[in-house]
Amino acid sequence: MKINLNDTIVACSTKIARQAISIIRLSGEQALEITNKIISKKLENNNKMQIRKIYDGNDIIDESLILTFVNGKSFTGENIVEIHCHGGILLTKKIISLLISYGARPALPGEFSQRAYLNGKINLIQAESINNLIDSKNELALKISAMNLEGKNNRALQEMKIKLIDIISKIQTSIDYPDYDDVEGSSAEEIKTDLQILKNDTLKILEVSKRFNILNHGINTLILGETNVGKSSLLNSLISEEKAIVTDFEGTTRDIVEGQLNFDNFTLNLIDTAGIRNTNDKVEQIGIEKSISLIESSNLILFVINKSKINYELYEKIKNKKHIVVLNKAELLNMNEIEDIKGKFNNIVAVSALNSDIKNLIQWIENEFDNGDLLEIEVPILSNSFHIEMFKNILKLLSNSEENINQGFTTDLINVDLYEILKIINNLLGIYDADEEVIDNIFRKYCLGK
Ligand SMILES: Nc1nc2c(c(=O)[nH]1)N(C=O)[C@@H](CNc1ccc(C(=O)N[C@@H](CCC(=O)O)C(=O)O)cc1)CN2
Ligand SMILES: Nc1nc2c(ncn2[C@@H]2O[C@H](COP(=O)(O)OP(=O)(O)OP(=O)(O)O)[C@@H](O)[C@H]2O)c(=O)[nH]1
Ligand SMILES: [Mg+2]
Repeated sequence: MKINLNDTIVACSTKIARQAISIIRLSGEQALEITNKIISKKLENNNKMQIRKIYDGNDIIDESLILTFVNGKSFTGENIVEIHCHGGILLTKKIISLLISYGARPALPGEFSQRAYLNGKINLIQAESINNLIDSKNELALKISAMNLEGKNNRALQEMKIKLIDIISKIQTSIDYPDYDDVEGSSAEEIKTDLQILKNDTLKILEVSKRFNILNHGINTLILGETNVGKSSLLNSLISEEKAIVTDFEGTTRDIVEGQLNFDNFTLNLIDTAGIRNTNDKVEQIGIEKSISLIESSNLILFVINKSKINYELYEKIKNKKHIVVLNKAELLNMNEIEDIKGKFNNIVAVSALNSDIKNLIQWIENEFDNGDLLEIEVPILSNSFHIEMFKNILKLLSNSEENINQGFTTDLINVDLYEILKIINNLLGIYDADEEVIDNIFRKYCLGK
């Protein structure tokens, strides 16, 4: 659907709920004029907070603080009016309806951010980091999103762009002045070296972005093992909550049970599953198949065993995925027994879910997913799958250029690909208009009022 960006839009930026204050936000040319219809004393044309009574016809319905942003000095770059009214479902809805009746249009989700992007106030990566800031589940995701919002990625992208333009212009000069055959750095070998640097940057961007996205969305952690080894007890112990049913019957858990555990630098999305055994129970069998099918999509597997329950056949299915073997019920074993079992696996910790003695496991997980280095990394970290696709495309174009040089093609052909890369980077920086429909899709998944 084509949206009209000349409309003045309105939405509630806070929840519409019983609460102390609601913030209703208008953005667009007519923001002040429309608001003036529901107050008696006109708003002054400045960037200050003003107090006004709100009217529905002749009836006063509230006294609100109204914040105005004029002359393009606002989040969206348009006139913005924020009405900070008393919270309350009916009152908030009533004020919004009045504003709509005077010509405002209900905003689409993310439309405020979309306008900020289209008016050059933020780039696509910053827009995305606003969304991430709101969705952050752990401290590290919050910090990285804030860094991106502040423009760290912008600088890194600008640097990449400078490197790229440098190569393009060297090639261009050697094309424009063919007799001048020693334009510095324009030999095929030198161009290849320069492209290699860009390729390494791109590979690094894709690698750290993948890591960031896992920590941002949560590490899908499958708790897998035979029946009765204590998988559900382990889930409960990890999330400090009696979420999954625990009994001493084999086959207690049938469907999956999920829990979430936030560390400072990452989040675990824990999935407790049906224990693996041969069974004639139809429901349990479906649960077991589900457990097995989840192996593929998990980022980490906690493979739970007991002294008498070590399923090597099942271990074969997971040993090439990131995993840790968790020897549970360790409080029942002596040192020698524990060491004996530990000798059978590379990655193994001994715990007692029953006694909530799981510190070995927690420590292993913390070491494995530290991620703190992401804060120091200089390259952009991308969180949007569309942006990641754009960079995969850059990688393809770079490899293509490299291949063309190897094949001995002339450098003007290579410049075609390099211009394509420049276009992609400019798009991310918000310099060229990206495809409108794509932009619409990006912003529609934001919160309403954002
Ligand atoms: N009440 C309220 N709180 C909010 C927002 C908002 O819109 N309203 N924000 C929004 O989501 C965030 C703050 N972001 C903002 C970004 C830029 C401008 C702004 O007015 N920029 C102008 C002036 C800059 C200046 O004077 O330094 C500009 O860029 O021209 C305002 C808010 C978070 N908190
Ligand atoms: N001694 C001891 N018993 C434990 C420990 N962890 C769990 N148990 C007991 O083992 C039994 C099975 O625990 P669950 O957590 O239900 O095991 P499960 O692997 O989820 O079993 P299924 O859902 O049937 O596959 C229960 O009686 C638990 O109290 C432990 O660390 N030590
Ligand atoms: Mg269970």
